[in-house]
Amino acid sequence: MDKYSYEVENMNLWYGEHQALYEINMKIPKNKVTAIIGPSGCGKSTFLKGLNRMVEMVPGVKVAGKIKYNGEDILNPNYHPEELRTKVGMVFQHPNPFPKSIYENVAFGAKIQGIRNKSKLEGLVEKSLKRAAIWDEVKDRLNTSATGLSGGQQQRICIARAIANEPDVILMDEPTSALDPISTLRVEELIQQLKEHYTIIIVTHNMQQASRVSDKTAFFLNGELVEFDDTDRIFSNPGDKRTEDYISGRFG
Ligand SMILES: Nc1ncnc2c1ncn2[C@@H]1O[C@H](COP(=O)(O)OP(=O)(O)OP(=O)(O)O)[C@@H](O)[C@H]1O
Repeated sequence: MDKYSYEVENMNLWYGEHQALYEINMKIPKNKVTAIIGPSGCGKSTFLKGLNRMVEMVPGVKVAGKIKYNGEDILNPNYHPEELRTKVGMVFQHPNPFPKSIYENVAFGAKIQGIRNKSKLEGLVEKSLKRAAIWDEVKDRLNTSATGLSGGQQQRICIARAIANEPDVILMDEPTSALDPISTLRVEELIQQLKEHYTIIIVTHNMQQASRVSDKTAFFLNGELVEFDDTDRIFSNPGDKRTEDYISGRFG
């Protein structure tokens, strides 16, 4: 089995004329949490959305280099991106459950794939909600609307919805920035548990969060990957002066 979920080689990305990423090289290990940090506008979200090719929804985007996902270059014209839709899940900054019941939210992907067997769907919903650490809170109200839950609960429903597709990678774009401190803590604890089953890549503005939840940290600045190393090292003894300045709050 490959050691890495992603091996990114010489990735460059342009929005029209504007280059947003420069020569990114990064190997993202399996079953670990990798945090992407850096000041606003440095390219964190762009990089993340490159990993599932979502960035290509923006008109005029050009991506060059290689992005190997489980050893296969997803930028190769012969690659079928359908695999990415199920195998690489994504959780966004603002919880975005569908205006449907909790059950329907989590069963959604499986139903689209044609699974109709009731006990199979129920099993999947229960397993996904348990893994997302929200089963106990919602098990008696699965048929009520997901939009009636608190923001933190909604975000865990969105994580359960991603899990139900049986991904191997979960991308998270500032998943706690809209949550209160207690909900944030719960999601952080959850992230730590999830890496047993999934590779997690999380963009965060919050350096404490990166140091609490991640094994590896990548520091981006002006579209470049300045440093990528073990989180402990990045926060205790970074190799680059710019990383040190950023983590000590001298800019950004
Ligand atoms: N859809 C877009 N069209 C054109 N330029 C874009 C688009 N999205 C981002 N950019 C530009 O690409 C650069 C990187 O943006 P990106 O959103 O990836 O940064 P970020 O580090 O995630 O920022 P933030 O922390 O503020 O979310 C910025 O210069 C931004 O203006």
